[in-house]
Amino acid sequence: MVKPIPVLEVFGPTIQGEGMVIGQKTMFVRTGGCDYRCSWCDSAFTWDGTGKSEALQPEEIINRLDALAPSQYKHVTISGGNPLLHQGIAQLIEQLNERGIKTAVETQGSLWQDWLLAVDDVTISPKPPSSGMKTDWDKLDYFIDTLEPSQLSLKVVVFDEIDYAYAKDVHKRYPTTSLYLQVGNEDTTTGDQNRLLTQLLDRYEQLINWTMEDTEMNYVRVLPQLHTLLWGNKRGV
Ligand SMILES: C[S@@+](CC[C@H](N)C(=O)[O-])C[C@H]1O[C@@H](n2cnc3c(N)ncnc32)[C@H](O)[C@@H]1O
Ligand SMILES: Nc1nc2[nH]cc(C(=O)O)c2c(=O)[nH]1
Ligand code: SF4
Ligand SMILES: [Mg+2]
Repeated sequence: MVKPIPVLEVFGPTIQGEGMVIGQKTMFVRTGGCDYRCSWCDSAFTWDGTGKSEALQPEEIINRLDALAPSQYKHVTISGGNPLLHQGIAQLIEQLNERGIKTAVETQGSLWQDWLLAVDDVTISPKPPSSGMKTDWDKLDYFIDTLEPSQLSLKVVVFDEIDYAYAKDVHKRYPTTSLYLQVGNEDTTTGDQNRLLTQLLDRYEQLINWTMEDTEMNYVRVLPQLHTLLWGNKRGV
């Protein structure tokens, strides 16, 4: 028995809607708790007390994945909250690896655990000024120095020009690490999918325009949250 992992949701199969493996067919495990409090967090239910977590062993999580998608998955994404709060994820990664299932983790790069070394796709998403959070650059340096370049990418969510300037600082500091710019979703509660879609596509075009004109951003990728374009603010997709 390992220290149980607080789990908010297990869902899929769906497509990875963001970043380095966008479009990948994957399952999601969303853990509870976060050491950050981003003003615009689209998953605040993982840390603001509105979502109830279940304390699960790695085997129980795998049983849930198998029940949801028997023989239908080869890739599992662990997100949160910040999954790096939980030591027990080491065994979950190990057991998935033993079954030949690839793994991905989404984190902000504020807390380290050695189990990250065994994860195939690590997305580190340092937080821009609009989030209200402060980046610990020394911690981030450690992530970039310790992980293999092939298993790692940076993803910066951009809401405004100040965030864009922050993304440029990130690129200057880590010029050889893959960088993804991601459109920020300003309305994480609306059910008006058409209005949200129009707003997000406008923002996407704006972010593309800023990047295309910029001589210091010549090796970056600009992406929307594909799942939000498709399904709006719906949970579990
Ligand atoms: C909910 S977070 C969980 C993982 C980890 N705590 C992190 O922030 O990287 C997953 C991803 O969603 C992004 N995200 C959260 N709220 C968002 C929003 N309103 N618009 C766009 N991306 C958002 C985060 O920046 C992160 O890249
Ligand atoms: N389809 C889909 N792709 C995602 N990529 C990152 C997500 C997350 O919330 O971490 C997410 C999510 O919740 N759904
Ligand atoms: S770090 Fe991630 S989960 Fe935590 S508050 Fe920020 S966006 Fe939400
Ligand atoms: Mg999300």
